[in-house]
Amino acid sequence: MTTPTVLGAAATGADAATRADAAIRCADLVRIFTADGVEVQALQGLTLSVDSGELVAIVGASGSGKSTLLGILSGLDKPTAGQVSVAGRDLLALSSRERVDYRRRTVGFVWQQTSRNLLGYLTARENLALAMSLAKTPDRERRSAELLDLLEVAHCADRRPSELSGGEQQRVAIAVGLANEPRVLLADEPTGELDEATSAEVLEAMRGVNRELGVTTLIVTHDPTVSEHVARTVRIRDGRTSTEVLRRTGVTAEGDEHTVAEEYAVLDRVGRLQLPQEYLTTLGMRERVRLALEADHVGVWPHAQPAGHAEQSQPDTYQQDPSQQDQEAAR
Ligand SMILES: Nc1ncnc2c1ncn2[C@@H]1O[C@H](COP(=O)(O)OP(=O)(O)OP(=O)(O)O)[C@@H](O)[C@H]1O
Repeated sequence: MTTPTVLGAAATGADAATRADAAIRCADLVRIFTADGVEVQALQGLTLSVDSGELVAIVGASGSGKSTLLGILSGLDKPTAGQVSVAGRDLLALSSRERVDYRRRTVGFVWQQTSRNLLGYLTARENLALAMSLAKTPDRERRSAELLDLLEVAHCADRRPSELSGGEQQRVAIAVGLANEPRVLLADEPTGELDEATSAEVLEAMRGVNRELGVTTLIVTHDPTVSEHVARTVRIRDGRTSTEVLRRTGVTAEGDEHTVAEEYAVLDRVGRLQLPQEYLTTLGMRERVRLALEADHVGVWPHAQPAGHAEQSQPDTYQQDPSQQDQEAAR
């Protein structure tokens, strides 16, 4: 996807962070790990809101904090600070028992490795039955058959994982993730070990269950083709949501349908946003910038340094910000 020259303001800011009906709501999430006496800030005030029934991809460079976020949303890990709720449950207020219940019924998971999703000595049907019996979900046989059918792996019901292709394994894993009717399905690199064609099939299967069952779905991925399968892609940079791409179907004057993708910068509750790295580099912006409030937008200019500050020098084309030029012209 080409980066648009205009970056919009995303709807994941103040309003979204406090939206009560959101299926996933993270506000100012911080997670600090300490390893060998060194602190790593994996999440640095992350804000994210996902509506009920949405299908969202989370992308970002290695180490940006994606898996840390998923670990918290799945109830495996706890944030150092901030607020997080999933399907109306405050994850910081759960007792140990409630946490077990949350992990069995409220959220479903699909991980990259088959061994983490499915027990190797059980068939697909038995894996589903085990997940449902742990949560005491009723009507197991019917539900198991329906899910395997929905994921188009009914023919695999009596096979063990080693007798399934990579794509079939992941589709059975999705069925297991949905076994206890979770409100939210979380997937961490579900296509990480698949070829491109099979990845597309698995992502389409996830889109299918999102549409059919209305389950809110979050997919963490490095897969560059994910944008073809989801309407919203959120990028994490340095432990914070930085940009979002929203896609919708537009219609040309001739009546032809086409996909319109718009990229937005994420504005958090207190007005912080991350300028894209390429904007900073192109305009030589660092440390501080000038802001100007206009009638319908905010202008951002590099800070002009007094002569002699060579290390802070601006690009050759930059003289001074337009607001200063206007003021001087008026004098
Ligand atoms: N248990 C841990 N102990 C110490 N540091 C950790 C731990 N888990 C994650 N980190 C650090 O936190 C940062 C974010 O890691 P995280 O795994 O969330 O990134 P990621 O975006 O999922 O990366 P990748 O795409 O490579 O999986 C990294 O710097 C990582 O080294």
